[in-house]
Amino acid sequence: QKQILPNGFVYVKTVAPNIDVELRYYSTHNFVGDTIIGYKANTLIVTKPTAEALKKVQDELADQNLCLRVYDAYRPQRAVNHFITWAKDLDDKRMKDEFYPEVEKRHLFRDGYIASRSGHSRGSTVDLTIIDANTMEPLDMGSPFDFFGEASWIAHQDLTELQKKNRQLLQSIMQKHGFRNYPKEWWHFTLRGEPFPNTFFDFVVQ
Ligand SMILES: C[C@@H](N)C(=O)N[C@H](C)C(=O)O
Ligand SMILES: [Zn+2]
Repeated sequence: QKQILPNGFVYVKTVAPNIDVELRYYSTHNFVGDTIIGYKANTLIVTKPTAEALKKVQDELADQNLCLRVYDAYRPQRAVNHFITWAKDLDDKRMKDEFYPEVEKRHLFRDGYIASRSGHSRGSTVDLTIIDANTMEPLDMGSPFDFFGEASWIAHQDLTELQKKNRQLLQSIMQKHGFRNYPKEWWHFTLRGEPFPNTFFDFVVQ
């Protein structure tokens, strides 16, 4: 059941229907290992200018037979609260090997890999990568989405030439269309001049 969104928010499907959506926090394939509270559908919601900027990125990638895959966008505060509760249970390390093998669980917030007040809740931040439009396989970025560690830092140098080229493509096309990156996560971008810079929303994703 779709809801009426707060003013200024849109379903990305209505603006850029070809963007591939794989909301990891709606699935169990994420660093918690469970569906996250507040995600009730694989539905992408962002602010209107963010959707319009994403459409421009998508259109430019489509010309190269490439496509955006979005892993997370608007994130309700209750989902962030779920992350905070999960982080307090230091015995639950189910997903450590895949998502944070080199970082202590108790340091994930301190080290900036997860935020207790996240830009995602303001509706203009996205986690995404580029996929091949034919095979639907993600380009090799040198580390997977939500791999918390130095291999995901933008400045990380221990990468193949192809991985560097793929990261550069993602960084440059996102910057070109108005997004700024986050130095510790190659997949995380926030729209410059976002419309709700001080509001952390809490409606569910459905
Ligand atoms: C958890 C990860 N996908 C992410 O978005 N991290 C940043 C720091 C955030 O939580 O805002
Ligand atoms: Zn993010």
